[in-house]
Amino acid sequence: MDKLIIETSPPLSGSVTISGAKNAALPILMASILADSTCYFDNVPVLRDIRTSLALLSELGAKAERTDGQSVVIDPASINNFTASYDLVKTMRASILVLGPLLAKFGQANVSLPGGCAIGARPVNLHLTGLEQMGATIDVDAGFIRASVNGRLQGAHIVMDIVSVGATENLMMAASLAEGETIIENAAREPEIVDLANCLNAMGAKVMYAGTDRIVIQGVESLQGCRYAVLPDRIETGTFLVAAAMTGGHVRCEKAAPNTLDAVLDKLTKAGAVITSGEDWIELDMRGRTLKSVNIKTSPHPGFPTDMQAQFVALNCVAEGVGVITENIFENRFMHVPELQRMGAKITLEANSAVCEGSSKLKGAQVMATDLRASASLVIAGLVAQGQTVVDRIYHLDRGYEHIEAKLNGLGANIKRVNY
Ligand SMILES: CC(=O)N[C@H]1[C@@H](OP(=O)(O)OP(=O)(O)OC[C@H]2O[C@@H](n3ccc(=O)[nH]c3=O)[C@H](O)[C@@H]2O)O[C@H](CO)[C@@H](O)[C@@H]1O
Ligand SMILES: C=C(OP(=O)(O)O)C(=O)O
Repeated sequence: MDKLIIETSPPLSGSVTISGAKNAALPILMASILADSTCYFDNVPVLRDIRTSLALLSELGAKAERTDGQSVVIDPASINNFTASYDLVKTMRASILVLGPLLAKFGQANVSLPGGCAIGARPVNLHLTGLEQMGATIDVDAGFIRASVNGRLQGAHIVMDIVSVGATENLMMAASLAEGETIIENAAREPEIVDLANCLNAMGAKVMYAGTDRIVIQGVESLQGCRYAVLPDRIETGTFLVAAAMTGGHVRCEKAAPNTLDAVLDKLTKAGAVITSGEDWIELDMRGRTLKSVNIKTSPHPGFPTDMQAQFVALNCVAEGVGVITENIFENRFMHVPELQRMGAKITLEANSAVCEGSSKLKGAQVMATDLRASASLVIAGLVAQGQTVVDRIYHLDRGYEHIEAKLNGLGANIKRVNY
């Protein structure tokens, strides 16, 4: 198992290239199941979750491989197995995203039920009821979702109880090959939803108004392969910007998508940073400025993203003043708090809020990564802690950050990966 050894960092400085978004790439890779011919995807980050997705598509019978660097090719023509096994699903919840495409294209799908995970129970009821409304028969039996449909799925008017990114994606993909029109009300509006819709449309789908809470999809009879480049990762971008702010540095993120980060940039500005941006870059300057605590409430896009919550808890620990961060999406997403406390952070948990006293002098310690973004918060806390921080169980981090230590070291940090 790998761990990261992090020394106290000077103010981060320089530029870093942002990778493609994990959360856009995952549904886009699964969308290839819907096509009749080969799909070519670019800007696909090199991550453990992407390797898992390629393994899953291969298990289904597709030819799925990374060609070079950031590109992936998937030929779905040979898909002949409709079962996503527990072994793969248990390592990546986004495996549930094969359900809609398999059902729409082949009329059947067996997907291992993703269990809960560190951040919450994360049920998939909305995925299932939406597909049932489109005519699918679904049984959940012995840990598997067994879904089938006689003929094609039928367009439906679906009103989602809760805003769900994954359910919106699954239903959007299924509806693309359904007969007739599907309307998804109370749809998620995340940039990754828009990216998936753009990719589906490049395959020949008719998805309209993605990015609003009412998506309309006119089903088509078939979809073709396409070439599509994945959106830049807004969470990776935000994580580097927070690290720059905490170290009092000056960092430029290249190949970023500033228009996907409004809520995060707003909080960084309130924290005292100077932000400038162009079409595909963002620069943060914190030199000589005082870092101030911010209050945050997570909510679906365009609100503040839950995937940036842990990083801002770390920021508030060392900023001036008291900051309250409220998590509204997942019921157990404060696993980083006890680890940050081990580093000396003064945080109190009150219901679903983390109250950070601020101005903590963090001290390096051995800490444990518990989930993806919790891991990121520990790494950036390690940059400003006095002495050495050792972050264990970083396989969580490798699920979602491409070469994080190399990228941070390129900005002046001193992080080593060791294997033991
Ligand atoms: C691969 C991917 O894109 N992951 C992102 C996606 O996860 P994911 O798509 O799993 O998250 P959802 O948007 O579905 O979850 C939002 C909330 O809805 C609940 N829910 C969801 C589905 C359902 O059928 N029933 C139900 O109750 C969840 O438990 C959660 O409380 O969006 C989350 C919220 O922005 C992000 O944190 C994840 O990084
Ligand atoms: C929670 C996340 O991912 P996943 O939905 O894949 O667990 C994340 O990206 O922060």
